[in-house]
Amino acid sequence: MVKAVVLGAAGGIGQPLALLLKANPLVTELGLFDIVNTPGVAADLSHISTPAKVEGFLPPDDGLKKALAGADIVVIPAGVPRKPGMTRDDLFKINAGIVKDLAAGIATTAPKAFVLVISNPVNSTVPIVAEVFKKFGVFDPKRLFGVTTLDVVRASTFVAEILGDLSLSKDVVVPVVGGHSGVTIVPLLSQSSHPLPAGFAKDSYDTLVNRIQFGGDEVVKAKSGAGSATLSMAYAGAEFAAKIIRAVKGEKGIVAPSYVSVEADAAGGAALTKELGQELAFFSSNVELGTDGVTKIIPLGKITEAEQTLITAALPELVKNIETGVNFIAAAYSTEEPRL
Ligand SMILES: NC(=O)c1ccc[n+]([C@@H]2O[C@H](COP(=O)([O-])OP(=O)(O)OC[C@H]3O[C@@H](n4cnc5c(N)ncnc54)[C@H](O)[C@@H]3O)[C@@H](O)[C@H]2O)c1
Ligand SMILES: O=C(O)C[C@H](O)C(=O)O
Repeated sequence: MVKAVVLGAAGGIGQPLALLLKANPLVTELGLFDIVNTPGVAADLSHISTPAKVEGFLPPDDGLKKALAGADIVVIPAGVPRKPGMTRDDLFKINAGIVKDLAAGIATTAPKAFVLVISNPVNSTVPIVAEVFKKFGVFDPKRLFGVTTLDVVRASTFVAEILGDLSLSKDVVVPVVGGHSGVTIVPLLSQSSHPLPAGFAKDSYDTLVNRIQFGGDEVVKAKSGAGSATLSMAYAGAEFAAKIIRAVKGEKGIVAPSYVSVEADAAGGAALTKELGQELAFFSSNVELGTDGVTKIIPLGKITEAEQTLITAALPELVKNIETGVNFIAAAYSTEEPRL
């Protein structure tokens, strides 16, 4: 039995993500929470002939608690998306508070659930969830994940395009490490399962890296004010959630990049810190998944000089983003008691 819950389930990501989770035969219960429209979304999905029992909840009458009761996996795409000209950090003002309150709900109702954070800026919202969980005394670093899968999905697609065969994209695996915004997104193309063509020019490499780092902007621009990536994100979120569920069910050897606490695996985290040459509380790296969440943080391994340059550029930005999230919770709880 697996209960999955989507917080922000009526949104641009939430609805297709809920659809894909409903289509996953391993999900037996699906809880949908949003501040609007979840009864309709739930009624609609509930007619689909797959095992999951679907229920929609709104804030009145303890809706958040009811949605979260018994949750095994909670995915959070709640919050505002970008408009052209905005950075992900511009979303912090609104989304930090939303994520803080939802995290308090999870901490008090489903503290053992695996939590997958999609709401931007991920580099800061994941530390927010961690800090809230610490305040409630329930933080388990093995169970908290920033979803960076869309960067991995994009890298696979763009490399397959360059190789001239999109049918390869489902097999192309490119580790994307660091974080989830601009320069903090670092594709390790030298470790791609499908190498770039021999003699791939330096300027073409730079263009590819830039497209992976700023793929989100491409969609924001094309949607011209109507939001950011939703369908590709729902696909990526469902893929990552499916990996967690398979690992929880006992499948061995599942590896995926995710933005996790370096405390999730002391030895792997220490090895990663040594490679980075700097202490960072969170970093996206390949992680191995097991029944209790992260079993191993897999260090970067051999990278090229160009990739090292990208990592060096990412670090100061990551430090700042993590601090922003941590400081937000310290300030919030200096004037209020942690409570749901
Ligand atoms: N991690 C990633 O790779 C990635 C990719 C795409 C988008 N995002 C982020 O995901 C978030 C959602 O994007 P979207 O396009 O779905 O936005 P959206 O506006 O379409 O949907 C957001 C939903 O959240 C709901 N919501 C707002 N406050 C809430 C609360 N307190 N509790 C529950 N639900 C609440 C809204 O009612 C809405 O239905 C944005 O922050 C966006 O930047 C992340
Ligand atoms: O770009 C955005 O704001 C949304 C998301 O983070 C993305 O990468 O598409």
